[in-house]
Amino acid sequence: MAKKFAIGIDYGTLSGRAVLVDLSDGTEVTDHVTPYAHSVIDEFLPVSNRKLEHDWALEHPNDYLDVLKISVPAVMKESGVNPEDVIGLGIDFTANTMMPIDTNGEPLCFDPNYMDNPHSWVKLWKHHAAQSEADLINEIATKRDEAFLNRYGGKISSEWMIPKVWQILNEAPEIYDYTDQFIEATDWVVSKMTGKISRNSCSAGYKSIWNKKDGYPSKDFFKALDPRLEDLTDTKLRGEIVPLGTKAGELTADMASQLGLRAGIAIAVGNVDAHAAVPGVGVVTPGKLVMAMGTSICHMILGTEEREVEGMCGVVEDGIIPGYLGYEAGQSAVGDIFAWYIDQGVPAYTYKLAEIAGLNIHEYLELKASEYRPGETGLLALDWWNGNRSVLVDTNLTGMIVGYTLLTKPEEIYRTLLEATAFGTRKIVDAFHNNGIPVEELYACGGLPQKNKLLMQIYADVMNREIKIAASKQTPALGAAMFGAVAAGSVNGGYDSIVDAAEQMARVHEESYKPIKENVLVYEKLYQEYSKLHDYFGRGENDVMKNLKAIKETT
Ligand SMILES: Nc1ncnc2c1ncn2[C@@H]1O[C@H](COP(=O)(O)OP(=O)(O)O)[C@@H](O)[C@H]1O
Ligand SMILES: O=C(CO)[C@@H](O)[C@@H](O)COP(=O)(O)O
Repeated sequence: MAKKFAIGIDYGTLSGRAVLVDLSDGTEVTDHVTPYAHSVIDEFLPVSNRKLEHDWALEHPNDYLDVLKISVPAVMKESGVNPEDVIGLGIDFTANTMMPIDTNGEPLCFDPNYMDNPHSWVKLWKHHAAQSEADLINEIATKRDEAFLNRYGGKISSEWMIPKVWQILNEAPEIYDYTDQFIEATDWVVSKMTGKISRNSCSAGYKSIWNKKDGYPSKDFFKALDPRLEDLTDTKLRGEIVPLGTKAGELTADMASQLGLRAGIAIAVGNVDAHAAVPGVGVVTPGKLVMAMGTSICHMILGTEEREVEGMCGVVEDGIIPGYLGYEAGQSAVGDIFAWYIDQGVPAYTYKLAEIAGLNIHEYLELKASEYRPGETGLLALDWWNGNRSVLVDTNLTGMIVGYTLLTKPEEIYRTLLEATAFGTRKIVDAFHNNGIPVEELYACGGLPQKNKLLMQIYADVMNREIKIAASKQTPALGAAMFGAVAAGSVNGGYDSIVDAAEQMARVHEESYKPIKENVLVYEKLYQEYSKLHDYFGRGENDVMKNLKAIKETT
């Protein structure tokens, strides 16, 4: 029998990547990246140049369709694989990345009547302008002693569906009224391929407060938030919620001709990027924490019992691998902090030196920063450039570096920022490990582990644990392809479960990062200092960050 293939598409913050995967062993035959033409829309609306307010982050739905129309034909062409042998397709997406759609399933921002209103656009995961709604949700849920709060580490994040929907209702009731459904971008793109809407349990569980046993929070709760929201889950969030690996439908003839694939192939229900990476790295059992490291970091681990862990993003039954409770925590900015520094903070002379050395600026700073021993910079930072997602769950916290002198060098600052993100991850690892979710092994995937060896060594030293690195450079896309193969099923040359698919298709590198004893000792001391600063600025003893933000917003 001819080899069979599946396509996985990973929708990141700035681009979408399609990967064509050989289902016999997980070989990534070809891949192709399509950058989003409109990137992240955080200053002006593309159609009208209307200025956006602080903390907004939008995207353009057409950019997602372009990924299908450009990257899928590209991987097919480059590989020379016969479309007859591609049996399934799965996608994963940033989340909660959501949009309002009309009765035809079209985003409201495509409608000339609404496109000038920022609320008609896709709200990206890092849209943080619904913080006041999130604060109220938390206050009301706490007062009512809502059981669901425990499953979300005690707090609902402003990055999620319900605060974003409520913000739309508060600020643009006409958009809310006209919206037929609010939908995750991952489910919308799948609906464009199959012609019908399927909501996936992973996004619903982690981002829309949905639970396999209890469903959504009660109507009473929504009424207590705002009487206009009472029927939200039966109306604008309506529809069956189906588990990962389910076949959402079949590729329509129209889309098949645009994508260069066979009509009728299985399309898996949507997934979240970080969660797809877990089987992609071969993790299908508890004890192994997977870090999807890129713009942000998502930390995922499986468990057999429901535990409450401070600040976790959520625990969802079957949310990652069927049969287990999937736990998620995260840091809202990691690569984004390094990007900020090289864009805004690195002096011209350092760029010149990098050019002379024939290195890009990250490579040059990594090389120079590697010359320092842990602690030698005398600097320490709090990694809150985009707020704190775990364990404090507070987007109003901001970044900080302490210890500057007149001798501080750019590479020292770079190293300090790498270290700060490692300390942020340590907080999360400790929170799981000390609350009944043992973290025995660490696995890393995403763009960063392949890009920065110093970063990975620092993480191994700070965590005092070995870190295994995914062999795939496109782990979420590989995981998405696995789910595509599961949607197709073994009768069509795919797999009957994600565990079977992961066993055959996932790999890690033989080399790993192991902690270096003398580094571990120094980092332990630095971590104690980090923890003091973390609690002082993050737990209410000194609210200077929030006060500065409040002053800024009123001036
Ligand atoms: N050599 C490097 N060292 C550290 N960070 C890097 C390096 N090169 C790029 N980055 C950061 O990696 C991030 C992109 O990560 P990637 O995994 O490719 O994308 P995404 O998170 O969107 O899926 C950017 O924030 C960028 O600043
Ligand atoms: O929040 C989640 C997943 O729960 C991510 O989609 C979000 O952090 C964005 O991830 P990336 O850093 O773009 O890979």
